[in-house]
Amino acid sequence: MAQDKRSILVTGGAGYIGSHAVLALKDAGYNPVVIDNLVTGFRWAVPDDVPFYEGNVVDGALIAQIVKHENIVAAMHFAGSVVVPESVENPLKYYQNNTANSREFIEHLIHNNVRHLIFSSTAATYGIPEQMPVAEDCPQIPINPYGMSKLMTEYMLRDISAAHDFNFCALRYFNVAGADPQGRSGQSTAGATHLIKVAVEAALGRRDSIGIFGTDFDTKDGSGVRDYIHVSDLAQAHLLALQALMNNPQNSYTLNCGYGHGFSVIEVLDAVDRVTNAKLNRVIQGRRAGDPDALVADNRAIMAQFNWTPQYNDLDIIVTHALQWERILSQKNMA
Ligand SMILES: NC(=O)c1ccc[n+]([C@@H]2O[C@H](COP(=O)([O-])OP(=O)(O)OC[C@H]3O[C@@H](n4cnc5c(N)ncnc54)[C@H](O)[C@@H]3O)[C@@H](O)[C@H]2O)c1
Ligand SMILES: O=c1ccn([C@@H]2O[C@H](COP(=O)(O)OP(=O)(O)O[C@H]3O[C@H](CO)[C@@H](O)[C@H](O)[C@H]3O)[C@@H](O)[C@H]2O)c(=O)[nH]1
Repeated sequence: MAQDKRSILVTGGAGYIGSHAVLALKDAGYNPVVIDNLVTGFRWAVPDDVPFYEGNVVDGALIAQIVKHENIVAAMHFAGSVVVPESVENPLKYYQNNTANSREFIEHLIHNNVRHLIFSSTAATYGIPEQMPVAEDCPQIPINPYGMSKLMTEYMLRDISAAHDFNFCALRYFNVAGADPQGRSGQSTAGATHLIKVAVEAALGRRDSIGIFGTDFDTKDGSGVRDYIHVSDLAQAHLLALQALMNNPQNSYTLNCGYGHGFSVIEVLDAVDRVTNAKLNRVIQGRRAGDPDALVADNRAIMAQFNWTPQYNDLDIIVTHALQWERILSQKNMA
């Protein structure tokens, strides 16, 4: 299987999701190669035997050197800026890093004859969907610059693939959570705002309490509902996308990545209590600006097209792995 030995460039491979993609690629016999400027990533998140290049995806000379030296045939583009409220305060940063820098990176790929790209898009491109679960052809009306910066890159990819010998898969992630089951990586960003990450920090006593941002949503218990997807299942979806792109060079894909069912904030906190056999200190707070009531993926397309079969579709498992990583991380931080 010569194909399994091909070298794949992973931008943002020192970050949360990218580092799990690197592990999945390695486990499947590919040769991942990482470029990351370490703005939010960690050098230690990349295994020692994976080639690592510190730099920005816009650096054309560096990309050319990597593609040639490492024999790159495809890329996974995780590098980006990811904090929604920050995108509202500083939209220029998001249109620069997620849109303009992606354009430059894609141009470097085209110039260096790299013909396949998997792009990290987001459910935030839908805004506040009228229909739930939300399917890929639902209107995309982002309500923040983060979502818009990603949607613009989806549009660019569509046009570029029509004009060049190049295909892409845009994966629209829903709420990514959990950590590598073997404890090799996890979410490590300090001051993270993601619910499950914050909740396990609180469970381990690193925060005094956990806020519930609103109990008056139009949901089963009034708290916000999201579709939480285990990061390792998401990494597997990237492997399937890679195979599809290489096997079908005429096809491009845009697919939701979620399990197709949602949990409320209260249900998530109940799961943390169950797993830790303790009680979180919950504080009911007001709504966070721009939070939709519910966001749940219609995932039939990825199931049908890639035969994606998630292994960790269980909230308690996601929480267990997040908690396991949080313990490992505190040892790393103390070392
Ligand atoms: N975490 C989520 O729930 C979620 C949901 C939807 C989409 N996404 C997307 O997935 C991707 C990965 O997100 P994450 O949660 O792993 O974030 P992260 O911050 O952990 O990872 C991003 C990585 O990219 C690197 N980076 C950023 N800009 C760069 C640049 N210009 N050149 C080189 N490296 C650069 C950072 O140092 C970091 O290692 C992002 O594009 C994000 O928008 C994440
Ligand atoms: O301390 C907290 C943190 C979050 N929430 C709530 O928990 C839910 C999930 O919030 P969060 O984990 O911050 O994720 P989202 O705001 O849903 O956004 C995530 O999921 C989107 C896709 O669905 C991605 O586009 C974003 O990048 C990613 O941050 C929401 O109802 C929040 O209001 C709380 O109640 N308390």
